[in-house]
Amino acid sequence: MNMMEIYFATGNSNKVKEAEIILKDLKGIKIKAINLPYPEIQGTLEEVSEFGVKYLYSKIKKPVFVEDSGFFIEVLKGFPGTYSRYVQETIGNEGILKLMEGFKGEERRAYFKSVVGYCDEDGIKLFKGIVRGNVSHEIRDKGHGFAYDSIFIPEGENRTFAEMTREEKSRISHRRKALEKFKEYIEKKLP
Ligand SMILES: O=P(O)(O)OP(=O)(O)OP(=O)(O)OC[C@H]1O[C@@H](n2cnc3c(O)ncnc32)[C@H](O)[C@@H]1O
Ligand SMILES: [Mg+2]
Repeated sequence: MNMMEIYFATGNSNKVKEAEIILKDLKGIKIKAINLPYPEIQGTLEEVSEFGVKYLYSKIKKPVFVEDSGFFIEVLKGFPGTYSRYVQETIGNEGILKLMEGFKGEERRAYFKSVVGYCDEDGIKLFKGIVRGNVSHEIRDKGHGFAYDSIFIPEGENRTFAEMTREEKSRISHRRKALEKFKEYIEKKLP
């Protein structure tokens, strides 16, 4: 059976590695990661994904998806949110923990959110995933994960995402939840 090819446009190799784990048993479809840049507008994750995938589809005219994601801390009114990449590159996890000094228990609730934007000849579809948890009191990692993983403890766990293997994280992550919905949709479209 000839494989349907779908592009995953991202510059983040960690997202690619996790998407490969999450989509590994996708039948009849080959996911090809490409680092095709697209304008990331200021807006919600949904707006960034929708605008980005529409732009890319207009350029390559082939089925393509992007994923916009972020780390949202409730007591900081959702900061860093859509600025997660910039905040990680500037004040980083040390800076976030400084902002969180004095907060304890439920005040440290946070979540990751992922919005996958897919576009083909039938138009655009968005698939969302959220994983809830808490900001840890210290940076904890075992060399796994990336960015905020070393300060995020998912609900029901006492390890941070960065203390779990990529496989363990990808069983429960925001990326898993969004890409599972994408997988369900795209497998139904197959002839
Ligand atoms: O836009 P692309 O090229 O896909 O890659 P990016 O890294 O810029 O990705 P985003 O624009 O979606 O920004 C998401 C940021 O949120 C953070 N983030 C997203 N998912 C994460 C995860 O699973 N674990 C830790 N941090 C994550 C990380 O700092 C990302 O840079
Ligand atoms: Mg980005």
